[in-house]
Amino acid sequence: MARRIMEILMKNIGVESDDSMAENYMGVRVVNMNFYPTCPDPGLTVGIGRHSDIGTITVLLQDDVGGLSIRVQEDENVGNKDEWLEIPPIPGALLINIGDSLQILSNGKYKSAEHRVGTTSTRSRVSIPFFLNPGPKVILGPMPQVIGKDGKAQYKECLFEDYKNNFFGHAYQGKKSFDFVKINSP
Ligand SMILES: O=C(O)CCC(=O)C(=O)O
Ligand SMILES: [Fe+2]
Repeated sequence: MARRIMEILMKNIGVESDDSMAENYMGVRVVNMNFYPTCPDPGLTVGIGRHSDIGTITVLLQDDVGGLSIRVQEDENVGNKDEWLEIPPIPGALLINIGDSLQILSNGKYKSAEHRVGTTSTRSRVSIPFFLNPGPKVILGPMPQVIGKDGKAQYKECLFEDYKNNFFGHAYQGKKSFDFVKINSP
C-alpha cells in the first residue's frame, strides 16, 4: 500500500518511480507501539511533543480515544490561519503522514506534517505508527527531476543517518531539524 501511495505522490510531481526508489526511500520499516496513560490534569502534560516524522511516509493506526493534532500553517493564499487541528479517529481508518524525507525528496512540494499528541484524564490511548524510512546510508536530497523543473534545490544533500542524528538533537521542536539541510537564499 505504501509503495502505491509513493508511486502516486511521485507521479503527481512528474517523477516515475520504480522498485529501487521504494527500496531506497522506504526500505527501513519500523513499528512503534505508543501507550499514553491517563493524566489527572491533561493541561499539564504532553503525550508526544510537536514534531514531524523523519522518514518518507508513516502509516498510523490509532484507537478511538483521540488526541492527535496536526499543525496548519498560516497561508493567506488559501485562507489558512496558524492553528492546531484535531484529527479525530475514524474506525478502521489508517492515517498517512508525510515525513521530512519526502519533503526533502520533493524539494518542498510535499510538506511533512507537524503533529503532537495530548492525553485525557479518563482514558488511556494506544497508537501504532508504521514508519517507512530511507536506509541510514541513503543520500537524501531533492530529486533531480524535481530540481530540473524548479530550477533550484531548496535542500542540501545529506545521509539519512546524519539527518536522523541531527533530528534527535532537536527532538520535539517542531520542524527545526530542517535547518540542517535548508539552503538559505542569498
Ligand atoms: O500517537 C499518535 O497518534 C502519533 C504518534 C507519533 O506521532 C509518533 O510516534 O511519531
Ligand atoms: Fe509522529
